[in-house]
Amino acid sequence: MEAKKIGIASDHAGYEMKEFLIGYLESKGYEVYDFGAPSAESFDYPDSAHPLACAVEKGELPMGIALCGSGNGISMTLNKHQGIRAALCWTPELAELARRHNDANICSLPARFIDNMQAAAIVDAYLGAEFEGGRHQRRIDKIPFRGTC
Ligand SMILES: O=C(CO)[C@H](O)[C@H](O)[C@H](O)COP(=O)(O)O
Repeated sequence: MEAKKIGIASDHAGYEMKEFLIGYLESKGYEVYDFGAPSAESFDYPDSAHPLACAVEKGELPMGIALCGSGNGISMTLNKHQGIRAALCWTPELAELARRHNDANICSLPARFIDNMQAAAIVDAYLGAEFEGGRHQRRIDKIPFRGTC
């Protein structure tokens, strides 16, 4: 069976957790594409977030995991891409809802506020859930802003 693909990106604050999650995901049979950071040295989250977002937008990867200290900076960057729905998740329940209701194609984690075991549980919940469609699809279709303010 072909390996399931997933992308992962972080800044320096998320680097150690990213490395842990790469091993965790590989142990579960995922082929993991690492967009950086390359080390725990200071690294700006847009430099890994944009390449991950482009890979997901282009359909090269079905989904991704993103980490920075709070999860906010990398989420903001990812969500500048029209095809990205990045959800900041700090509990498994939020991660499950991000898939079921928001069809989130990237799960963002606040690396300085959770530990590795929590991160693994959040990722498991995210990957294990399915989008429900229906009324949620209608709302997602309205997210891109096409009007004038
Ligand atoms: O962008 C962020 C805030 O939304 C991230 O938490 C960063 O990881 C954080 O700002 C990095 O801070 P540092 O003082 O440069 O380590």
